[in-house]
Amino acid sequence: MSTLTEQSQQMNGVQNGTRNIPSHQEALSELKNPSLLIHDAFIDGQWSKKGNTFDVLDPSTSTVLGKVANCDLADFQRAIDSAYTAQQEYFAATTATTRGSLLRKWFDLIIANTDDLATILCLENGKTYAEARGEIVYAASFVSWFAEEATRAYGLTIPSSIPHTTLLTVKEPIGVCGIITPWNFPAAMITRKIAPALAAGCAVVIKPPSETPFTSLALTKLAVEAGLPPKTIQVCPTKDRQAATELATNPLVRKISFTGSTNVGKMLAKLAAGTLKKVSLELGGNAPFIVFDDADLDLAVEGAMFCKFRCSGQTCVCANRLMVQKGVAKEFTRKLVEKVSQLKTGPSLDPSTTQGPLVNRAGVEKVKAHIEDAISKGAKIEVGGDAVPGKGFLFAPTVLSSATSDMIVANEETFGPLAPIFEFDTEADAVHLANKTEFGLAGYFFSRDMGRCMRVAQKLQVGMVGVNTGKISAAEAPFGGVKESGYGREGSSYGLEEYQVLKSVTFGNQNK
Ligand SMILES: NC(=O)c1ccc[n+]([C@@H]2O[C@H](COP(=O)([O-])OP(=O)(O)OC[C@H]3O[C@@H](n4cnc5c(N)ncnc54)[C@H](O)[C@@H]3O)[C@@H](O)[C@H]2O)c1
Ligand SMILES: O=CCCC(=O)O
Repeated sequence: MSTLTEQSQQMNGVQNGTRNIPSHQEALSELKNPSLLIHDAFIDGQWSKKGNTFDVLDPSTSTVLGKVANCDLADFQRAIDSAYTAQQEYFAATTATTRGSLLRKWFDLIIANTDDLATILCLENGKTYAEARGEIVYAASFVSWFAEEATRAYGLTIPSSIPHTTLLTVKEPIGVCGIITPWNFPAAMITRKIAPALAAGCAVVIKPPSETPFTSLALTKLAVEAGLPPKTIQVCPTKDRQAATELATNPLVRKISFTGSTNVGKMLAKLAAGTLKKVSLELGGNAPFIVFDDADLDLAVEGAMFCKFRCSGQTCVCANRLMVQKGVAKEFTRKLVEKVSQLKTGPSLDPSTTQGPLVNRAGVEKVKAHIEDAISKGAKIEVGGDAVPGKGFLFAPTVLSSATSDMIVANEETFGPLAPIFEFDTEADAVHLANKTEFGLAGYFFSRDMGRCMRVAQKLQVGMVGVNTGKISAAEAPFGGVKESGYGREGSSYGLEEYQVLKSVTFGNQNK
């Protein structure tokens, strides 16, 4: 596996320092398909300008990247009403095969526009251009996956106990789906939700993250170009969170799919309970990353580098607590520090950057607060430790040793480039510590002992486990958590069911 630095350089096709870094204005003026940069909402099949707009920042410079429509309650209501009618027409007019082939065309357009989509994504999110390209391909993989799954929504025939009847089941679209997504994966979190929804025959109303609305608008334009009925995808960017909660309360919306913080997820679930909507929640994590003394330490370091520092540490499956068995703690720390020292923070468009900025000032302040708290309780900075001076929201990749369970880093997800190392004695201690959190999204561990691998994989209270790998995300892998990390599964063969209802049909036998 190549390092983050190598990946960044390979994807950009340049070496450190041999290319001028374009400003965001220059990068946007060089889009091959400038029509992908859209500032309007998409409601009732029309691009809708709004007098009221809000600013989207470029996190590399903290300057305004562009303005986007700021939708209000009436916009959400109009979008939901329009989607309600469109969904019924869409499902009536299409077979699963047709929906699959529309999604396949959308996939082709996303891939054909990878460069432009990656530019827009990296400018609004701050991840490097190489990572942004990787995300576009990852996002597209959900579209091709669900293009296939559309045709596999099998029902059952069930031997009926009622004389002279035949019983069968069919899977039907649930209806209008409210989609609320976060800024850390501006493309993949949209496609992981709306590709299965559209495959099932649903219509969607999307509230994209206010930090990164442009990628979702560009993806929507391509979906419509692919032939998906325009009114089945409505996009309402907004800063007005109250207006967005309409998605959780309006009776015409039958499903809410949310990815983001646990507090907002809980609030939306409570609101959705008012009309008993089906809900999927993919919430915060506090992932343990355990290195046992029999682990391949180089492999463990490689895994930690990927799963801690991807998107500058802003992923929900990010290793939050690096737990290392005492006998190998020094060696693991040394090897990790060596790799982390090679990372380079900088603007997202600089080809030599491996760590782009955090999404906003609040993200920087959160990492700072976690470090200050840890230091005050006895942790030691091995590398990094502070924000990088300048206008962008940059933070130096940081490793802390001597972390303990009374520190904030043990209990809250940092969502930034901070790797705190906790030491433990025994396997039982590691499992106990790993599970000592209300969260349960992902967990990772490294060991060469097969028996231990089976035991620990079973004992970790999480929805997803990486054994001797830091890479667990793929379209075919069920994605989701347990405990307060939420419920529901995205991607995989289970992801489609989240957008379907099972109907049973009992036929009386007329020849009796
Ligand atoms: N699970 C994840 O992938 C994920 C993603 C982003 C953030 N987070 C966690 O959440 C923390 C805060 O980040 P954040 O503020 O962007 O997350 P958030 O939960 O506030 O935002 C996620 C999405 O929900 C929307 N939202 C927020 N309040 C809403 C409301 N009342 N009604 C309707 N929509 C609403 C946001 O605009 C965004 O689109 C992060 O530090 C991180 O710990 C997790
Ligand atoms: O951060 C949330 C999603 C991350 C992923 O899909 O790997």
